[in-house]
Amino acid sequence: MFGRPPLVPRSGAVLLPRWLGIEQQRQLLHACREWARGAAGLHRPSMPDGTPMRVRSVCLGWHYSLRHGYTRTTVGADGTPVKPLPGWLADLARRAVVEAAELDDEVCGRPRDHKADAAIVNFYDDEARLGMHQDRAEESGAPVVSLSLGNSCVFRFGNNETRTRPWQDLILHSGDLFVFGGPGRMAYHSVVRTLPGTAPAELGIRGGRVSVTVRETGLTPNLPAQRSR
Ligand SMILES: O=C(O)CCC(=O)C(=O)O
Ligand SMILES: [Fe+2]
Repeated sequence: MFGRPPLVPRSGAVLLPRWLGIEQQRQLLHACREWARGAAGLHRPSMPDGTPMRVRSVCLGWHYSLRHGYTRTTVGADGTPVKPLPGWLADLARRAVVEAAELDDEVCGRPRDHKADAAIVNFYDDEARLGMHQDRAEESGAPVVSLSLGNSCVFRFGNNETRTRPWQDLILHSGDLFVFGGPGRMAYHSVVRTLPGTAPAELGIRGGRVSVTVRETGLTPNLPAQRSR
C-alpha cells in the first residue's frame, strides 16, 4: 500500500503522515501513560467559567490552564509542581520542526533553534472534542508540534482571524506529525471528533486518542506566567 504523502494545508503548516513508526508510537504512548500517573498526573482541565472539559490532560514543563495561563504548579488540578519536560521530547520536537521546515520553509526561520519547554498530553475518549481556539499563551512565536496516537481524529485547521470558515478538515492518524508555525502559527484549530476503532492494532491501545503537543513558550523559567489564551 502506498503511504499518504506529506501535506501543506496552508503556508506554515505541515502534516507528515506516520512520522512515528509503530515502535516509536508504542514508546511515546508508554511515556504518556507514565506521565498520567500520580501527582501532577492526569486531570480534567476547565473552561474559563469553571466547566470541566471532557478531554483529560497532563502537562510537562509548564502547566497550562485557560484561567491562569502557564504556571509551574498544577493550578486547578492537585496543585503540585508540574512534571519536567524530558530532553528527548524537546529533541524530538526540534527534529519535527527541522523536517517540517524542509517541506515548507515558512514553518520556521531557524528550525534548529527550536527549544521546547512545555508539552500537553491530551487523552480523548470517543466523546471528547476540543473547540476552535488559537494557541496564544506563548511569548515565543516558535512552531507548535503535534503528535497523534491511537484513534484518528478530524482536526480542523482554520484561519488566523475567526473561528469560522475558511478551514480545512484534516484527518490525523496515529503516528502523524502536524507542525504549524510562521504564517500558520496563529490559526484557529479544533478537534472536531475522534474516529472510534481506527487505532492500529499493534499499538496496544484499547480505545481513544492521545495527542502530544510540544511548544516553546519563551517564558522565563523562574517567573510565574500571567498570560492565558
Ligand atoms: O489534541 C490535539 O490534537 C490538539 C491540542 C491543542 O490544540 C492544544 O492543546 O492546544
Ligand atoms: Fe491548540
